[in-house]
Amino acid sequence: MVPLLVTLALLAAVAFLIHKYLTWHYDTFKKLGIAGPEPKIWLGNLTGKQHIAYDYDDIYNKYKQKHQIVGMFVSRDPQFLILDPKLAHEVLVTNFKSFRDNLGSKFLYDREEDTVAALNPFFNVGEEWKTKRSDVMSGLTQHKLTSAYPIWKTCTQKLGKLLKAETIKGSSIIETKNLLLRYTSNILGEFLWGIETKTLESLDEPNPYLEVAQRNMFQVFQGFMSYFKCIPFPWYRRFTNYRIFTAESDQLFSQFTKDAYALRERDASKKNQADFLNYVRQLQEKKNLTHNEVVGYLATVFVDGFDTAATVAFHTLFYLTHHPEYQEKLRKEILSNLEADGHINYQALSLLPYLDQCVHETLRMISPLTFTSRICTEPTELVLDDGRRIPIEKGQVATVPVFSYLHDPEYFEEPMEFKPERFENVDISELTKRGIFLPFGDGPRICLGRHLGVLQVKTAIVEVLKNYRLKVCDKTPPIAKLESQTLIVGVDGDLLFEYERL
Ligand code: HEM
Repeated sequence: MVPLLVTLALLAAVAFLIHKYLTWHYDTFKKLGIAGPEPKIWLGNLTGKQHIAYDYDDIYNKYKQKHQIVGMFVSRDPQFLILDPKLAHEVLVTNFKSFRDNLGSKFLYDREEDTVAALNPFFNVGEEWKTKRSDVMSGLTQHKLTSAYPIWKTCTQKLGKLLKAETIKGSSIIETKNLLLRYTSNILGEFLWGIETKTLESLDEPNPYLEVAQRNMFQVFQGFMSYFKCIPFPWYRRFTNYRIFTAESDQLFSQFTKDAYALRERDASKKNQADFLNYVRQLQEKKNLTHNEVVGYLATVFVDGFDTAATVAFHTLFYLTHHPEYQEKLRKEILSNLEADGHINYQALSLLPYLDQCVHETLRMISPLTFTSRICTEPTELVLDDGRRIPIEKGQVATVPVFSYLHDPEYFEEPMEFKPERFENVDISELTKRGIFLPFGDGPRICLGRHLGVLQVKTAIVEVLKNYRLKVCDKTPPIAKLESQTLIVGVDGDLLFEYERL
């Protein structure tokens, strides 16, 4: 009897300690007098049943009328959820010095092991972040992209040729996610490693380069999920699929880079080519970078620019397929700006107003990064409209629910409707300053690859629409609530449209 009682007492003590540990922070916001939903043990305020963007959105919609900020829990970790975009602007921009670090830096579990991912600015903090960001960003300025534009022209020609072959009978049903992922990986192969990836030679042939890229994206998602799943016991990550890049990807990126360097050495005609490869070669000389650093910078642009840009491009085409009137209007704009060589030059492309509106509207609809979280790096306060001062301590996290602002009818009328016209004559930088339009983030940590991303998106749309009318077919998914089992909320499954040659 006695041993049984001792065992039961021990079990009760362990259960009590675990409960105490899991709920340790649960009074954080009560002490501050900040409202927020009751957390559940283990999950906190996430449900685990829907995309995290919708979990944030449910809290946002429940509290935003009466509160500018609420307290919530991601598992046992407290977060300030910023409901007022004005305060979001403060966190991301005006008070950046107090919120310099990105929660994303914690998604990387082992820097010593995940050495290539560790060079991506997204996973870095402090001075390391500053240096890496500046190193990568300087190779992606609009000036640099203008010089590298011939690469885009060549790749869009290949895209055009592939579409022509696919629509030999005048029209064809094409899975557009596959098409666009092939396009962005083709450009990046050329721009980063000077290689012809052959991803645009066929739509059906398995392509080893594309497979590496897709496996890699899957792994990045696994690495991120491992962070969220193991918040209660971070040491447990070691037993999960925690890496951001696999060892195999690291090795492949390294090999691509070695091969690219060797090729550049041999090919005198490309020594001065305007591309990212020559940019990092020069940077390496100037700053004495290691081989791994060069690989890390190239992989940063590849991994961050492959899926994001393709996703925005195929969703834009998806919405335009469902809205033939907008599609016709955009085609008219495109056709009237084509030059003699069948392309639109870089400057003109950046300025096409309706194309801009369509891309902005897609960014609003799907918002590839649905939220952004900052770690407080020096104690500060957020001052509310009623004069209350909310103290934020070093290490605490503030989350900006980007997706919720973009779908709030108070800021964007009929938010579930795709309406490019809503951006007509609208100053985007003004919306960003108000904190309501943040598809690329804002402030010193704003997406450093946005010019490259937008260029990929726009060139793809122009190449498709100048020669093809996209039509809904019986396999085209309807416009419905966006759900997807990845980081990005979007349309799940295949995107099949009919491409009718003009
Ligand atoms: C249309 C495509 C893209 C979208 C919608 C997008 C969106 C974003 C967003 C929302 C952020 C987070 C900002 C924050 O933390 O608040 C971000 C960061 C970042 N993006 Fe992009 N991105 C795109 C394309 C690219 C491309 C092509 C690159 C290639 C280099 C890139 C590289 C990065 C990097 C390195 C960061 C981290 C910046 C830092 O923490 O300093 N992105 N992006």
